[in-house]
Amino acid sequence: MGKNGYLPLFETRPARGLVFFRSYAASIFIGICFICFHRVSYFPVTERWVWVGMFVAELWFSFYFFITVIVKWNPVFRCTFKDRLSSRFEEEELLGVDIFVCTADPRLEPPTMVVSTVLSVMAYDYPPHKLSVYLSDDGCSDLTFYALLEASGFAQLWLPFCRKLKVEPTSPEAYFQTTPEPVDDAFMANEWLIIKKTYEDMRIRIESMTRLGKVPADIRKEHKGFDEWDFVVSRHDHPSILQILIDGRDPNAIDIEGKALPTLVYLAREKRPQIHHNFKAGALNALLELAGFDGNGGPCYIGTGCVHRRESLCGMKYSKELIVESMAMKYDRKIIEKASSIEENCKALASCTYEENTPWGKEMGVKYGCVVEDILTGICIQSRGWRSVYLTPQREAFLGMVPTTLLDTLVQHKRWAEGDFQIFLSKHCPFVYGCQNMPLKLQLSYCIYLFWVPNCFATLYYVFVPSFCLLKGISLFPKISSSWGIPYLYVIVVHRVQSLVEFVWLGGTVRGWLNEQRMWMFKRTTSYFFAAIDNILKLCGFSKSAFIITGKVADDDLNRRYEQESMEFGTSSPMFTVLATLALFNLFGLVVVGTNKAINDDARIKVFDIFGFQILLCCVLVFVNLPIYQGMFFRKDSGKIPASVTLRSIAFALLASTLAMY
Ligand SMILES: O=c1ccn([C@@H]2O[C@H](COP(=O)(O)OP(=O)(O)O[C@H]3O[C@H](CO)[C@@H](O)[C@H](O)[C@H]3O)[C@@H](O)[C@H]2O)c(=O)[nH]1
Repeated sequence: MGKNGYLPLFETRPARGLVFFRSYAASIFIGICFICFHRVSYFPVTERWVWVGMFVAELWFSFYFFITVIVKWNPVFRCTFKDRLSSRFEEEELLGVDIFVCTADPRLEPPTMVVSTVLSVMAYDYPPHKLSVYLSDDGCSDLTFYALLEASGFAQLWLPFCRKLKVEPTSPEAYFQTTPEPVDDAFMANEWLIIKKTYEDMRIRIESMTRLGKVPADIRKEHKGFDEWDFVVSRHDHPSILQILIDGRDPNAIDIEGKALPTLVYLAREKRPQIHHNFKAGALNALLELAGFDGNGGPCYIGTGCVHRRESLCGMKYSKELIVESMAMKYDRKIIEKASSIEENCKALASCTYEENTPWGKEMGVKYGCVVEDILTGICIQSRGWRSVYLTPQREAFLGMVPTTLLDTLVQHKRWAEGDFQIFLSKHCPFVYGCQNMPLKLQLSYCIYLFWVPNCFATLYYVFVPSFCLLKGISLFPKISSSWGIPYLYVIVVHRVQSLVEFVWLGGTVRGWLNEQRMWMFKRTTSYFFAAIDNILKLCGFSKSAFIITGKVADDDLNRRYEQESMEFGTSSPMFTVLATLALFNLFGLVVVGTNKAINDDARIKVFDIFGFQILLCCVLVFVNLPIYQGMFFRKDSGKIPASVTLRSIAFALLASTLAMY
């Protein structure tokens, strides 16, 4: 029970078992001190630069490790009591909620998937007249509009069905894929079958229309909204299209049980080839302009699944008075203006020129000029005094799609790393911009992401130089027989064991952890490296940011391989060439050392003593790269590494090995 007799909506609980984590961190710190001492006191007489390089890479890893330790030092957990909301507030006192769903390409984000998302949020357990769902379509596709129109009709059946059966998940696509027919209750089973059939019919209609690539004339006649596409030249050149498909204020906007439906709006903001559309940030701001309606100072804002107060997004500074004022605002459901005139009047707000010479995208709304608009906007909001907390209800609040191919993941991380480092180099760097209002630990939390790019240099050095030096005969680590090897072994092994324990404790599997380790390395040697190159090119004015949309479609074969945890290569990409070259180079290193006939048995023991750690590192890297060798030489399916990438990588790896040996 809270101070004034009211029940709090959430409770903050400190994490337990911190003594283990802190002891682990302290012991790694001691290990790092020993390594530094060894690097300085055993400075070699020859080949000094490679030694310096190793030391700099290790200093970087240590620095990054300390940041993560500080961020994890004092975590808290939020326990939320969602059910208390209705006992504390009358329905009319609840705030209006606007939900923005974005789509940008019907080929990469299929309309059936988009409308399933829309239906899932329309079915939220929240007073429907307080809920408005906006779909922003940056693809300006009449196919997506058609799908939304279909969904607006299906919502009349789906929403009452969700209430009656307490459906979870509320996305019809996900629900019918995962939930079996209810067998105990004949009446319910019948209803279940009817809704499923209606959904399947709708899905088939949308999918066949998507395959056809256009909406036939007879269907276009059914809704005036399709006329808007008469003025669309291309997806990059068209006026704003705004259609209110369900007007939540209209007493006739009801489902089959007579309950009000939430508002549903379609928007394709104006696009012109000569005016930058600012990717998702532009789409979100157009929606914002249009709708009327934790432990370290809070978690970082990372885009998807975030709920904001409107005031925080609109550039206002946090103050208690502002919150009291906004809570007192009453939502007026009276129809003052007809939906059709709102459509006409609001189109201007979604035009290309509306934001010219306004603070939108700068001081107001989602920030422009960065491909990770989410992180940049989050830093700005939190530096204006707003705080964030995790809402961790038992049932997941949001479920999304993850990329199913390796290339999609690497390209997605390249975009994130590039944007994050751009923020670090800009005036919005949390240490500068957020220093007055953001707790230091929150600034550091953001830095875990902002430092992804510099991580690539240290990692690339560590995966290439020790093997290169192994072939060249340069020792970079203490002898196996020397006690100086202990801190190296301790730091690496204990650090990884801690990560494994944490992963399993959070519900993961050992195999999942192993895959994470692989992805950790692949991202660092490719995504972050390519992001570094792009950042440099951008700083020199040679390139501009591009937002490559993550594909959300996968065929059955690909899905099957994904389920079997088989890595999907399939296409040719310079990123795969880097991965395969590094994998082959380490393999060659190991093979050359292992098969060197010139070394007799006595010498073999000596070689192992001197180069033991380098050989071990090489073995670990070869193990991590197993899916790459498999993709190059053993797989026959369409997800294998293309022959052109294999041949190129063999040539590069042979060249590097030859350079090392001669
Ligand atoms: O010009 C554009 C480009 C993208 N999008 C939408 O933006 C969303 C995010 O794009 P996606 O390709 O799915 O990127 P992800 O990497 O999966 O998204 C993460 O990273 C983005 C920043 O890079 C954040 O905006 C997201 O919230 C975050 O989930 C999608 O709904 C797109 O339809 C637009 O509306 N307009």
